[in-house]
Amino acid sequence: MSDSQLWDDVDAYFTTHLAPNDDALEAALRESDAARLPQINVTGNQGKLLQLLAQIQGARTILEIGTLGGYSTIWLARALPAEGRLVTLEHSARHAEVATRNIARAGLDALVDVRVGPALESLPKLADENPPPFDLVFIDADKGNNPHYLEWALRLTSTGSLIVLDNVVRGGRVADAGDDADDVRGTRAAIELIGSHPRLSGTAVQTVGSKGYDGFALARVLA
Ligand SMILES: C[S@@+](CC[C@H](N)C(=O)[O-])C[C@H]1O[C@@H](n2cnc3c(N)ncnc32)[C@H](O)[C@@H]1O
Repeated sequence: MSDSQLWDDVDAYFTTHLAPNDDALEAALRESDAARLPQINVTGNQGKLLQLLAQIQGARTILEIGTLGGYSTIWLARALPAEGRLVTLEHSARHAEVATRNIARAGLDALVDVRVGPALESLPKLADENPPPFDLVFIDADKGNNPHYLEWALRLTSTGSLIVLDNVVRGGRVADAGDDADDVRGTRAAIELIGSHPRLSGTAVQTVGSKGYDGFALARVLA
């Protein structure tokens, strides 16, 4: 059996027992496929991890950068209390439309605010609204802008907030200082910013699974 077949089987086992899709999550994936969105959403067990992190965090407010069809949004928004709020930023109007329908079908439209446009334009507008600090920020968009998203996350959070940065392995290229592809440079800059910033304490973990070899970084905002 190949490594990737084994990773698929183990992910299927974990997901079946620990993080099965319900009707709304299943429909979100089905409708995203029907609209030909790329299949680059988090997996079910990763979605459940995000939800657990938000619950452990006691999150009342969540910021997501990179909505796609709203699959991770649904997992995260389900961690919120009734008066909670999730703002999710998406560049593509088509992705945002699909996500908005998926989120409404999941009964979460009162909690979730989908904003369309390049995140680096949406973030200053959001900051101008002086929102209460976000308890959790999930960064999962264009990887070249990761350091900018991290800086914005720092501005929009406070002590104890959690920042999650997805897809930090880049097929192993993250460790290659000579690789100057945009996604690798952006991810390296974000990792190094987490490591050097006086207001951040973080780590990164490599993973395998049904989406292959990958990983994520977590950073806690300090005083
Ligand atoms: C990996 S997908 C997000 C997956 C989603 N978080 C999930 O797991 O269900 C990345 C998304 O970021 C969006 N994106 C790319 N560049 C962006 C930008 N500059 N601003 C906002 N969104 C962007 C893409 O259109 C895509 O929908």
